[in-house]
Amino acid sequence: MSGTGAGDDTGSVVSDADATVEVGEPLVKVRDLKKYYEDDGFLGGKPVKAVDGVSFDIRKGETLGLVGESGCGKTTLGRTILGLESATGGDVTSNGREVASLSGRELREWQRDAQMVFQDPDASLNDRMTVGEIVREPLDAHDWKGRTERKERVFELLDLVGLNEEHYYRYPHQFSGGQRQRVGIARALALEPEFIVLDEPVSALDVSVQARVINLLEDLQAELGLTYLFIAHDLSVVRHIADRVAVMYLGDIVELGDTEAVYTDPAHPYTASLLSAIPGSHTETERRRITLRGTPPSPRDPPQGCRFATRCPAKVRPAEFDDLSATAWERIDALHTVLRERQNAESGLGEQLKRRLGLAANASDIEEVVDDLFERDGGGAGGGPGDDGLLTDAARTAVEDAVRFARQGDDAEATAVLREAFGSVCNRERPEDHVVGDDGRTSACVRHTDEYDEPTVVIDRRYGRDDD
Ligand SMILES: Nc1ncnc2c1ncn2[C@@H]1O[C@H](COP(=O)(O)OP(=O)(O)OP(=O)(O)O)[C@@H](O)[C@H]1O
Repeated sequence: MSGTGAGDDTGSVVSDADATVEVGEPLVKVRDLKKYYEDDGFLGGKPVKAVDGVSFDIRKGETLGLVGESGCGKTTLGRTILGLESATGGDVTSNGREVASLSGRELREWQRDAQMVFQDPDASLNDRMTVGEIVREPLDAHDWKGRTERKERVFELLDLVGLNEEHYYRYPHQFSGGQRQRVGIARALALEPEFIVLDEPVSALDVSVQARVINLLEDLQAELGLTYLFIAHDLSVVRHIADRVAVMYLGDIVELGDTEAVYTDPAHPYTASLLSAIPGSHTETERRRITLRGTPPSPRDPPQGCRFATRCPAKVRPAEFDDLSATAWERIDALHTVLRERQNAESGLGEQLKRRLGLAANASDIEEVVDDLFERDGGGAGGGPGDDGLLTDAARTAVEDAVRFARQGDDAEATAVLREAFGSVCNRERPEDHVVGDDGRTSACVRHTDEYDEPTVVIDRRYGRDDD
């Protein structure tokens, strides 16, 4: 989440590592956190901006859900918070400790206090070690007490997660998926952490087993006072387990608030579209399914301004095109999407290589697209896009310019022309977090300012509601 509204202070680091955080107070503070993966490949491309300036608090004792489409940066955010990835910018503090600058004893303390449970128990458990050794490993690594006490502790942990002493000498492959995940949880709990990042902890499990592991996680939280960051793409699971939910899109957190409030009345256009895809959700919000056009942009080249602007169903239109009909906007938007998708495809490795070798990029079916969108053949004289009166003169000129570049195979310039002509505040300014509702919920959309209609008003106008 960028900008304001995420918490009380911006976390100048004081040394109060021993201070006790009360339940409900921020346990982990994330401020303007960035993680870029540099491209050291031979093509020397731009870095992947996996996490690009997020700020939020994780409160002691809560489960904060983190949702968003595949590749939006959830895992990277979780790993960077734990210090498993080095941050490119910003900071993470907990109990006054700044994670990035920890070393020696403090680093070991943080690694003890903050743990991770992974999605795929098969990949995260070493099949050549017994379950006992796996669960004991963090105790060994931290030189925790003596040999006998460690074994006792492992028995205790196995019991805690619903396994038993006999399992100590077995190997992971002798267990079911759910049991293996219990082993992963026992291992994460070994050093009595207070904070755990659960990265898709149940998505590799059968549905019937998922519920049992979720119950176990909830019981452990109540018993041990744990704080969870729960990463998942399954929105129903998150609704069940999370107190608050953060919605992530292309390296940014766009909305964060109490789970029920977000699920029943999403404030951000991306949240509204994400939730509208849950089967049965429309009966609750009365909102019809919102189909987003195109695929998410590449995190190597995120859109300027609002990350979501290129797919947003509530994007602000520039005032000079107020007189364009909804149909005309839809068509221009569709053309823009087609050109962007072509451009994305061309920035793939194969196409980059082809271009470097002097081979033509794929300049395929733009004529057909223009015909379909602007009914050139069935339209007026002259055969230009929008000659049927759909577009105003200014709009038609811009579309024609873009199409000309596209014909020459220059989709980047074509999309730049459309962005220049039809772009708005959404394409220029990265939106701040706005507090929406009384529960401190934040949503990063320019439409929450007085100047514009609220996103949901625009979406309902465009898509209708079930009671319409
Ligand atoms: N080690 C890495 N090197 C380069 N790029 C990476 C690396 N790890 C992740 N990425 C890229 O960073 C972006 C975010 O990835 P991440 O795995 O954090 O997303 P995610 O939301 O957790 O996705 P999923 O739900 O599929 O696990 C993706 O574009 C991914 O390809």
